[in-house]
Amino acid sequence: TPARALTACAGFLTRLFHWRPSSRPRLTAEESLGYGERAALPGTHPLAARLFTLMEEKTSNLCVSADVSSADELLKLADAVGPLVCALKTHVDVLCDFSPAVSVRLGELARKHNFLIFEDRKFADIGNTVKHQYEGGVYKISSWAHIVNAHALPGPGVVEGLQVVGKPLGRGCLLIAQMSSQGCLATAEYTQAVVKMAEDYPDFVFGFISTSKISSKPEHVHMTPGVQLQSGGDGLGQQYTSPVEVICSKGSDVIIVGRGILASPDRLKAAEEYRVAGWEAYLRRLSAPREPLLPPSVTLIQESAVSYPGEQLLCTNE
Ligand SMILES: O=C(O)c1cc(=O)[nH]c(=O)n1[C@@H]1O[C@H](COP(=O)(O)O)[C@@H](O)[C@H]1O
Repeated sequence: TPARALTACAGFLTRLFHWRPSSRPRLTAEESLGYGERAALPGTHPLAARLFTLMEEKTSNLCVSADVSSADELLKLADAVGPLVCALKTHVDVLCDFSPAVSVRLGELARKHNFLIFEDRKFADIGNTVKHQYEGGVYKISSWAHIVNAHALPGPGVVEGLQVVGKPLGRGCLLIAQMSSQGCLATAEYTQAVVKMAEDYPDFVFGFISTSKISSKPEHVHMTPGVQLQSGGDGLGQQYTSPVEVICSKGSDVIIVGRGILASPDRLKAAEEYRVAGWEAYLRRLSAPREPLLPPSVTLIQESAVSYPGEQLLCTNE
């Protein structure tokens, strides 16, 4: 009746008048998906699906950055922190005694403890050169590293060169879209161009190295370095952010922690602290309220098939 319509209208106007944006961050439908749900999306790269799945199984979004200089130390660290991490990141060219046996043993430990190996090679050359750097040389990175990263600066050729080698092996690549270091030259425009490049190569690029969530696709993995429980830096440009900030506020998926763990007198205890901090931050993010962020909106619904003109009711979504 006109009276009911008027009442509904008045109620709507009152709610609209009192509506204020919530101070709590709200999640979009995509953002409220858990790692396990994102693993199951049809567009998720198989390696990203494997990563999301093992993160859920191990309740860990921690990647330890194993920046050590001897093979023995690397392997001992991998065996110790392996059960706590979703990925172990290496800088293989920092090892003073690399041999092919080291990569074989690292692969065994990755299978034993169910983590992925991420070689932080930061490829940044023309396609033909990165192809050889990835497959050949002393390190033969493509034979043992599940994940590598690359700068997008050279243009799509860098991905195409790496993809020739990595795709048939089921490997995946993260594009470096933002860096944690002070004065990083990546502008917002550059970062968006990197996201576009990732979208153009979904069979090989499955995510980003970034300081925040930059892609709206839940299929993409965001991994963030420069993480410590204490804020600050290292005097050489590194800038640290806390796990809560990275996972909750910035919306990233994986925390990459090096010296926060390596410099601790008890590395295992420190790794467990970071695993718990990262996972609790993730659970906290998931418990954030969902959209709508918009003020109460008006939808017209027909109450009955045969209606009085003007009997459509005003409904609100809050
Ligand atoms: O690609 C990376 O992993 C990376 C990108 C970046 O922007 N900043 C950054 O620190 N890293 C790497 O992440 C690790 C950080 O180490 P800590 O500063 O000791 O935690 C190092 O291995 C860096 O090479």
